[in-house]
Amino acid sequence: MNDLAPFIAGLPKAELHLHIEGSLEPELMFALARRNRVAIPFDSVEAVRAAYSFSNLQDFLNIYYAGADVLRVEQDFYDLADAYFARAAADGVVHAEIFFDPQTHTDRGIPFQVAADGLLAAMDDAAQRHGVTSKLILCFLRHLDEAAAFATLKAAEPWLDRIAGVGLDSSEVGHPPEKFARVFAAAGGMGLKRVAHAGEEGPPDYVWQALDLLNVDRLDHGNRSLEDPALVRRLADDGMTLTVCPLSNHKLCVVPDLASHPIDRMLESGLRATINSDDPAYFGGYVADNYRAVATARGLGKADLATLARNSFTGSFLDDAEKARHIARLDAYVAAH
Ligand SMILES: Nc1ncnc2[nH]cnc12
Ligand SMILES: [Zn+2]
Repeated sequence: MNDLAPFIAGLPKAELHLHIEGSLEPELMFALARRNRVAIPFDSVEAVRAAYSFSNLQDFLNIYYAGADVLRVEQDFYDLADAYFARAAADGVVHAEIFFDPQTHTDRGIPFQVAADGLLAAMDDAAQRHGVTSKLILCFLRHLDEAAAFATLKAAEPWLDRIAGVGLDSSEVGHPPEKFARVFAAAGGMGLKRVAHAGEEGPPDYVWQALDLLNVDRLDHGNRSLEDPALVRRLADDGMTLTVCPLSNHKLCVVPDLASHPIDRMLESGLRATINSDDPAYFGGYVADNYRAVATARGLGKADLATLARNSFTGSFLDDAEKARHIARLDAYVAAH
């Protein structure tokens, strides 16, 4: 399989499921802790990495929210995103649609503007420096209430021309999509795209709710949809894109091991699956690592890998002409390799 590594690295791809706070590498965490004089409960980069062993989503989220505390000023958010784009470009990413969690910052007294302006400046520079285009998606934390989500949507108003959509993340079980139906309707009315994490740990019913009550344009994870054949048919018939995150699924025990990852079953069922890294600094790999991991574990060949990359453009929020341009480049790459 090793011989697929260069093919994967050069394969043009979009990343559609990336939490920018989840790209905070321990080295940068330490540098920002020092720069901002923030205490962190670790005494070395190695100790941070050693703590990254999770039994479920909540285990991970506790560490992820604690890590984000080192992000204090605009430059920190710039440095975070700047590092992600450099790493993504090396993995053949030509377009990224990145999530950020404003409430993780505003609840610590960091204004919305600090996070948004820092990220947007890095996104602008990434287009110049690496030729990587990007869009920003604001996620509501689902463990918080509807009023807090509405307040976040209100805070975002001055930036709406630079925000592509809204998403829903954090602790899934016990926080069904229906809790956010009204805020998603409001976001849709403002012309924003809608995505939601569903079926990562939550039941197929949460995926139905994401489709029918949130009217999502794209589904994040969606693994547990496979338990419901009618839901699989609905997702396939709708041409719904699923942003699947294999290394995340393994680290958060959504699958027991990569050898049982359902990525190829998803493709065979007619689902428009894509490969993404979710929180690469915490899960041990960026997007190309995720492609390589499933290629090895599930025996995927070049045709499957190209389908996954093609799906990433089809499922993006780029306009049709941009999608067609990327897909033509991808097809030319595949024909030449
Ligand atoms: N995998 C994930 N699921 C839910 N919320 C998240 N926030 C960051 N990563 C997440
Ligand atoms: Zn996620």
